Amino acid sequence: MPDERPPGRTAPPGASGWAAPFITGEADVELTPHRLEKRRLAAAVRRIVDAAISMDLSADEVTSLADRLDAMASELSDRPAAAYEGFAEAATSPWADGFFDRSPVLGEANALAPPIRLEFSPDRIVGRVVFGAAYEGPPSCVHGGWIAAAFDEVLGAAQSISGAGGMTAYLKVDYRAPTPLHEELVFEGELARREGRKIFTTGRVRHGDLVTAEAEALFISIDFSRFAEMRRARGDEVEGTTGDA
Ligand SMILES: CCCCCCCC(=O)SCCNC(=O)CCNC(=O)[C@H](O)C(C)(C)COP(=O)(O)OP(=O)(O)OC[C@H]1O[C@@H](n2cnc3c(N)ncnc32)[C@H](O)[C@@H]1OP(=O)(O)O
Repeated sequence: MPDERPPGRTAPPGASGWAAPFITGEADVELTPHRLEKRRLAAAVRRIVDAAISMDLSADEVTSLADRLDAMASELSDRPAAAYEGFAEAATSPWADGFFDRSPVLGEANALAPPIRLEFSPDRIVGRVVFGAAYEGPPSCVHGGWIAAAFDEVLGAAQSISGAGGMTAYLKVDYRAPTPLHEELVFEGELARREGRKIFTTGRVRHGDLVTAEAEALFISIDFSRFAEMRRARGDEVEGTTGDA
């Protein structure tokens, strides 16, 4: 099976029977004080979002908080966007080890992300997460769209076990039972098979012993020069054709 890593990527050990995984884990990127503070900022925003929708606040308290946060938001929105290092998702990262702080699902520096914590092994991906009040769909249960987003990310990482990286072509979710908020959930993703550029994956999410949803997804491996184009469109200075950062 061809190894489609961009130039410069080294094959990690493991994954017998397949090409070595495209993504093997979180990058050993130095967590500078600046990066750690960005993670702390995101954690604080996450707590504010949770509190804003779930706390019992009087009308006066809501007004006071809204005024303070509104002033902060105005101060921030005048700033220009910064260039950044890393990728928002594992499936399309050209790195052997990704840095996913900005991911809307995994990103510790993205307040929108629950975040899900991925564990990489040669034959499966496990994602652990507790969804808070902001992710509610049915009463006290996780919104189905967020379950789908979690599968997209976990199966997106699992497809990398094939040795290639690609984009989601389809994602099918079977919701078997309500998935609770405020409880640890364990997502699992595996590579089912690869047929040329088509990479088939399967997965499930468990709450304890109960499987609350199952999923399958097809990823299509892509030419990484397309990501260089996408990153140029984002305004990044990209050398060569790999889109590597
Ligand atoms: C850890 C983090 C992981 C995160 C993972 C997150 C990944 C994402 O969410 S990516 C964002 C969502 N996805 C997208 O935006 C993708 C948008 N779609 C596209 O860009 C393109 O349609 C793309 C790349 C999937 C395929 O396009 P292209 O490279 O031109 O391939 P194309 O020739 O159309 O298809 C290749 C083969 O796949 C098949 N195929 C493509 N799409 C599908 C589909 N939906 N269902 C079944 N088969 C399909 C084609 O029929 C073709 O088969 P064959 O070779 O047998 O004729």
